[in-house]
Amino acid sequence: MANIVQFENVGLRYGTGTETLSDVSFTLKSGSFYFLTGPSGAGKTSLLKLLYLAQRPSRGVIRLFGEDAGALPRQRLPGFRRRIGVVFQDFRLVPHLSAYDNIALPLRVAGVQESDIEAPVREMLAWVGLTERGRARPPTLSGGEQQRIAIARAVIARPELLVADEPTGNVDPEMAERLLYLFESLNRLGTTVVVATHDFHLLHRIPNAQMMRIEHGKLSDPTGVLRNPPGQS
Ligand SMILES: Nc1ncnc2c1ncn2[C@@H]1O[C@H](COP(=O)(O)OP(=O)(O)OP(=O)(O)O)[C@@H](O)[C@H]1O
Repeated sequence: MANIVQFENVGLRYGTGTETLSDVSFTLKSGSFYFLTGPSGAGKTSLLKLLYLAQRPSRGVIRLFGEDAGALPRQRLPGFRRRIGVVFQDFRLVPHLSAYDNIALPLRVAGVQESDIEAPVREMLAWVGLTERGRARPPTLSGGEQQRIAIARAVIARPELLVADEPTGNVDPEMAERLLYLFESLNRLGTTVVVATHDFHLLHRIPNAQMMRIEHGKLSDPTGVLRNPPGQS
């Protein structure tokens, strides 16, 4: 399997403080499923931000889709970002657009014809159990509903890499399982998935998932060797 992501001795420092991430080295294989765990404040969101190119590292090299992300010309960044689906911890839905239009956004940005948009958006609404809420605007939806719309938006364009930050934090256990199943289905179609979660229950739900654990800004295994979650062979 090809490497889709490679971190080499990556460090991240916000401002002039101490490093939030230090000496982070690992490789993610294309088509695999990864969980990122670790205590609150360990640096999970920061690591994901580096992955989806919202943040540049202070040192080290990040290779994405086989290219040095730090050497990418600015004009190639939007095209690169379109290959990555992101579920943000705070959803980041567009408040004045309906749930339907939020989900349709990545297809419209990619230039998909309007006639080819309705069916996949309806399918995604059904997947996340919100068929009846397509016309609602985000501020009128519950936190869990907004999270499900955010997930539908992140996966609708079948990204090569899906990055999700605590994607089940606001939903009940039954919906968490359903959303995880959605990620798993996408992974079976070839998308590489990285899910940051505190929910140890979820770690056992994906056969062959691998786990990265981060503590105090460093990977627990600094060699970058990733392991299956406890309980999996
Ligand atoms: N933009 C920023 N500027 C300065 N410090 C930051 C910034 N973002 C995060 N930090 C700090 O970096 C550290 C790691 O934060 P991060 O959000 O990556 O942790 P996390 O593991 O995702 O935590 P949680 O599980 O609570 O979301 C924290 O000490 C945080 O205060």
